Amino acid sequence: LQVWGSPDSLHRLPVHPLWQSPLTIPGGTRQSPINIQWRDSVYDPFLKPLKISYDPTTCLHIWNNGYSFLVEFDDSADRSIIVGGPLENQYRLKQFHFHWGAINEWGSEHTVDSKFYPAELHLVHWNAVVYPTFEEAVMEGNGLAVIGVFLKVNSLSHHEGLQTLVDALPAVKHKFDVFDPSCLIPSCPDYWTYAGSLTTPPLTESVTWIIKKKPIEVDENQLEAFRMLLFTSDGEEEKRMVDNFRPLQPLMNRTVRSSFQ
Ligand SMILES: NS(=O)(=O)c1ccc(S(=O)(=O)NCc2cccs2)s1
Ligand SMILES: [Zn+2]
Repeated sequence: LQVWGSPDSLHRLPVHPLWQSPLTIPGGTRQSPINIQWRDSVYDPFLKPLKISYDPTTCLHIWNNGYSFLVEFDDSADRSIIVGGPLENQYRLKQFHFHWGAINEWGSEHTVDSKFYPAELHLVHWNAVVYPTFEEAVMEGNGLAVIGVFLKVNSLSHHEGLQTLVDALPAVKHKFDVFDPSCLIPSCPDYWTYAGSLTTPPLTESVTWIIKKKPIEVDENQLEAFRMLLFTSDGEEEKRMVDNFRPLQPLMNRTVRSSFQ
């Protein structure tokens, strides 16, 4: 396992129970997450800007699924979609969720030049143009598109949009009225993109990853609220929901492209 961080935090990265079993896809050639080596990424001038149009009223509810908390959207029509970027079709927003660490030294799934961020947001979309259901899209190479956004802690920057989610966490089984997740995506258009996989079971190699170069900034209390969630259900011995990120996977025969020079 990588050892990273300032000398006083030379802990070994936790291997979370979720990942202790050899959770690799036999013969997997495009697994996620990966380390993005900035200088090895290749600028592709043909990459288009990513166009994001979300309808906040498609927001359904927030819930704890045992490895993260996720906010689900009504994906029965093309109301919250992304198009452009590296994508051939438009993709429908299905849900978003986060991965985070027990401390700010780690928590993201992807790393940039071997640097972890304290957390990473994933907005999961599926190709409803080509596939009839999300479950079928999950099994196909061009079935999913996930936007990854890094979270950085800056005690002076309280993130208004994130606070709406944080306020709902204590209840977690929480009905939302409206929430527009584009408020969680940095306005800077720059991104990296590569062909990868889901980072939790079924780990299918069906994801076009779009990783935003700029992180969003949140404050410590907001991240602490994530760490108050539990992996365990009522009545079980409490296990804090932290370190729910998959170990880095080999790049193998892949190139990471950048939309910026
Ligand atoms: N961390 S990540 O963004 O790579 C994701 C992991 C799992 C995701 S899912 O929403 O597609 N659920 C998986 C499935 C549900 C039903 C059939 S497969 S997204
Ligand atoms: Zn994820």
